[in-house]
Amino acid sequence: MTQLQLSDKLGVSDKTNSKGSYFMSKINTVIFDMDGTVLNTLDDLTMSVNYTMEKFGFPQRTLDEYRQAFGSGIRRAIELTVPDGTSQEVIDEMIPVFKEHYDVHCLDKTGPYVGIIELMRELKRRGYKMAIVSNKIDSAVKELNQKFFSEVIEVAIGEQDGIKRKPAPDMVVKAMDELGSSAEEAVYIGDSEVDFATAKNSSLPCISVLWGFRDKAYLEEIGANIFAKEPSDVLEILANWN
Ligand SMILES: O=C(O)COP(=O)(O)O
Repeated sequence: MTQLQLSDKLGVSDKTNSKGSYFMSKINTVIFDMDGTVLNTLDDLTMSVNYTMEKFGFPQRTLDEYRQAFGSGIRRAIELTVPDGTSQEVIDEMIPVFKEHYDVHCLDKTGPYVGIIELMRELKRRGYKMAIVSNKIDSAVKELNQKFFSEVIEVAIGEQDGIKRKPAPDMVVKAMDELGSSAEEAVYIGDSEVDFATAKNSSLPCISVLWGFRDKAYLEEIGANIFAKEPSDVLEILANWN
């Protein structure tokens, strides 16, 4: 779909409805989560964790089981996946095995969700600054950003030593610093409870997407209340606020 068709479909060009009282100033910055929000990474993650499980003699899991396990980074996903009683030492050994496999295979089946690139291009055209903040390994985040979003995303930050991962606000704060934005000007977009908590901890409103790794009933249970059913809904939500 072209940018023009996208704008037409949404009828967004002249939307100037007032935003809710929560928002004190114009939103000009969008911080995206990566897995389950801009990229469907589930097949490649499943393959690499299953490879690691097999190497350590543990049972493999299904894609749906991994869907629930991801959100807090690879260590947590492995902790949730290994048999009860597996020691932290064994998990320490599993992480580099996963990383080595995932580094080679993170692009096998991974790609942007339908409509994401169009959304980002339209946001850029409208002057929004954008970043990706993810709990996945920083090297993979940078590689995937470079591959899919380099024309539109200025800042991409993943899990790395010396900075607390989500739901701590630290990576979001770092991204906003790099973009030159303040919390009052930014919105966070993610698919999980970790993202919702991250937005809250960073004092940002959260748009929860419904195409990712969690379902709506669950997101409602944890308190999410602004939903995008498809990427183009984000434009409509932002237009209403601004
Ligand atoms: O790797 C994970 O567990 C989650 O990554 P995300 O923060 O991009 O959703």
